[in-house]
Amino acid sequence: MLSKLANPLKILGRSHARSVQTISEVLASQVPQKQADLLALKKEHGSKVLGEVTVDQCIGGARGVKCMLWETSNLDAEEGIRFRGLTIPDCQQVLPTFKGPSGPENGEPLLESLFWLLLTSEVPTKEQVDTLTADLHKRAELPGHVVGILNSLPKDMHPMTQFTIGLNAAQTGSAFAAAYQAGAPKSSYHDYVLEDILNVVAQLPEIAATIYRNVYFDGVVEKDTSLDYSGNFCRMLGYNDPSFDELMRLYLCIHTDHEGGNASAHTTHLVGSTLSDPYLSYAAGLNALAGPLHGLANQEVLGWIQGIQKKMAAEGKEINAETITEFTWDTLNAKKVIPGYGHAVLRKTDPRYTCQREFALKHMPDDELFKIVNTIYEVMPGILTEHGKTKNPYPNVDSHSGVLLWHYGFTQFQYYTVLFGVSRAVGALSQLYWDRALGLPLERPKSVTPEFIKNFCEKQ
Ligand SMILES: CC(=O)SCCNC(=O)CCNC(=O)[C@H](O)C(C)(C)COP(=O)(O)OP(=O)(O)OC[C@H]1O[C@@H](n2cnc3c(N)ncnc32)[C@H](O)[C@@H]1OP(=O)(O)O
Ligand SMILES: O=C([O-])CC(=O)C(=O)O
Repeated sequence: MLSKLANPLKILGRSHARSVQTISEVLASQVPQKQADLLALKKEHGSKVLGEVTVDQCIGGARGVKCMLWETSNLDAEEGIRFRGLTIPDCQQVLPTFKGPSGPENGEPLLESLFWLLLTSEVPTKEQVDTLTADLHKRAELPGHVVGILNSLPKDMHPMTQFTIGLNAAQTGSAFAAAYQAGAPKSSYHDYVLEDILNVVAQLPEIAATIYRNVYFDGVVEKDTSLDYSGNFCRMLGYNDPSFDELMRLYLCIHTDHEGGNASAHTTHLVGSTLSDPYLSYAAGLNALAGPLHGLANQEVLGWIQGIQKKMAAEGKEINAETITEFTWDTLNAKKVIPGYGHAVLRKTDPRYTCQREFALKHMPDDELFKIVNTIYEVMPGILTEHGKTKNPYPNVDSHSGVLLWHYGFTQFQYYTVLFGVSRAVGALSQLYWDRALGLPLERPKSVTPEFIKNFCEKQ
């Protein structure tokens, strides 16, 4: 079914003279039913209670408080993430993979196939994924002023700061912001938002690659649009190795979404609820991702491992279980966190850690840094348990990602969170589409003062 637009303000979508349905067409056909389903859910269960909020939860960062609708993924404390009901191994089994001459037999899923799944809740065919790849390539061109701004930034500005500046600058192209100003009705918002979401996802690799090439190399970004999104991104970064392309496919897929409560997704959702457009909403999400307790932890992990290497080299010691234990206690006694360990929800090893470990076992079993990461994994849960503070002594995604990149010569670890940011757009913005399609309101929870809590509790 073709997208029926209530509003002639702008031409949306692209016309396709072929039988394969595009993502815009699939979504347009899903919206009426989903709107009806949500209305029915509210009508039938709107006044039921989902849980209570304790004072500890109110003061303690709202852990476990169920107060946000998020449909693209769900996180179980023991099992980890499911994308539209599919675990990471499920996705590796059913989602289309790269099929070019350099593609391996059992490759990693294409980022575009996960994007399709997250947006539509359907497993796409390879033909459908190909339409999305081609569409994203067509939308990827950056406005000239964005490149100019990126080129003018100081090389020592953190890559994440440059990334949010680049995305904010690209906001001049927002179809939603323009349509809103021109008086578009609420019933059409999601059509413009989808246009922006596809453009943002398409443009992020070029913003990211321009930063990488500017800061560490010659500023030249070369493309290969005969490849998929991830493969082309690798070429833009300056890497030309089919094995690295596979890593990037895996990396970009597993970092996309982690239900709604994580800081980057939640921020995108919150800012989007004010009807800020997808560029501004996701730029805000990127600022949240740039924090060391969230996405920046992958940079911190590499820094921490280098700290071990430096110390042991200076003391003439080997890096082994004993010296890692010693270094860990030094960190903990200095009242610092061990980056890459612990989680606000997970209580087991993150399956995103596990699949990266499997990738390493397959592609780089003898890598020195991988061996160190493995030894850390052997000793850390015991140490953190003995330390007695963290509720989850196991590794999260950030504990492993940098080591894989390093193996391929991608050693500029201050940049790693930018890669995470390219990926997280796909999850956070897929949900943003449904936020607007379902007409979700401004998010505005109630805050309370300490006096209120005291008086309220004393009266109980
Ligand atoms: C993509 C991602 O965002 S994944 C997470 C990436 N972040 C990191 O890896 C940073 C290290 N980890 C942490 O700081 C935490 O585990 C977080 C931020 C991820 C989760 O925080 P919380 O939900 O508050 O964890 P938790 O309830 O277990 O914290 C209890 C205590 O243990 C401490 N703790 C938690 N994890 C660790 C850790 N890795 N090392 C040392 N102490 C820790 C907390 O700082 C807290 O101490 P406090 O009582 O003095 O404030
Ligand atoms: O879920 C969280 O709070 C943090 C996380 O792992 C992510 O956002 O990927």
